[in-house]
Amino acid sequence: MIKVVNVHKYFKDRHILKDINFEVKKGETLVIIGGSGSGKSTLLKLLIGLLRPEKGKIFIKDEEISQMTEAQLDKIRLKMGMVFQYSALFDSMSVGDNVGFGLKEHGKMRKEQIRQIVEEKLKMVELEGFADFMPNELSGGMKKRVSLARAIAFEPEILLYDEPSSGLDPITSAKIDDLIVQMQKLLGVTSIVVTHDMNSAFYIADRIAMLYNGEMIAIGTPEEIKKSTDNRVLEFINVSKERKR
Ligand SMILES: Nc1ncnc2c1ncn2[C@@H]1O[C@H](COP(=O)(O)OP(=O)(O)OP(=O)(O)O)[C@@H](O)[C@H]1O
Repeated sequence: MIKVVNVHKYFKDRHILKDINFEVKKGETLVIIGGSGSGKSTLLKLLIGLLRPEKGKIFIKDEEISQMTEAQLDKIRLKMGMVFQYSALFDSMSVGDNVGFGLKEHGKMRKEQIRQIVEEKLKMVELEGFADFMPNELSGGMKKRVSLARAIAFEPEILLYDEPSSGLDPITSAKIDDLIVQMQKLLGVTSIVVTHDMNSAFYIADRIAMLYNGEMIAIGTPEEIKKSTDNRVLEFINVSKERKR
């Protein structure tokens, strides 16, 4: 479903991503971990075509996207939903209008049809009846769920999450984790999740990949990652799990 081959990304003369290679199979959830500045968000941006690699190829459903025009990318993006780190809702629009925004922009749907889809997606994230609320009337966790409802409005085959649990308390972030797993089960989506939260990573991942200074230094199942012999991986997962003093 997603294939990244020998990808390099530079910002000016800074080499940010170095020879990245991985594949994500249909229906799989890959979690990307790594320290601040290791290149996780940059990698997500490459996958939705917001950035282009200087070298290498990125395939989304067998189509190579790194050389595509904006119009071609727009078509591919319809197959992808993105949940942004800070929810990225439009504050001046109601929850319902936020969720239905893409449908209104892209689709040739009638108002009533959009309203139905919006309600259905809000129900999936347990926010039934919240369509008329404004974003500033919601908690951080609710905003994340609205963002997820918007991301699934087009029934994408791929979902990308940028730190879905950042800024949330442990109980709310566990709820978001359950929703991520549910999306995989109910919709069969292929997901890539960037997170700092190791509890969440081990819970939702089929496989975990670790970035370190722009290199992918490990990729494997949670069990394989736990058994890694690379100190950089062990240190990261242990430090992230519990801090000792
Ligand atoms: N548009 C940009 N222009 C120049 N440098 C950038 C740009 N975006 C990111 N960088 C740099 O690329 C590196 C990787 O950034 P990125 O945001 O991908 O890291 P990250 O792993 O997502 O970090 P965090 O966990 O803190 O969000 C950083 O050194 C950052 O300063």
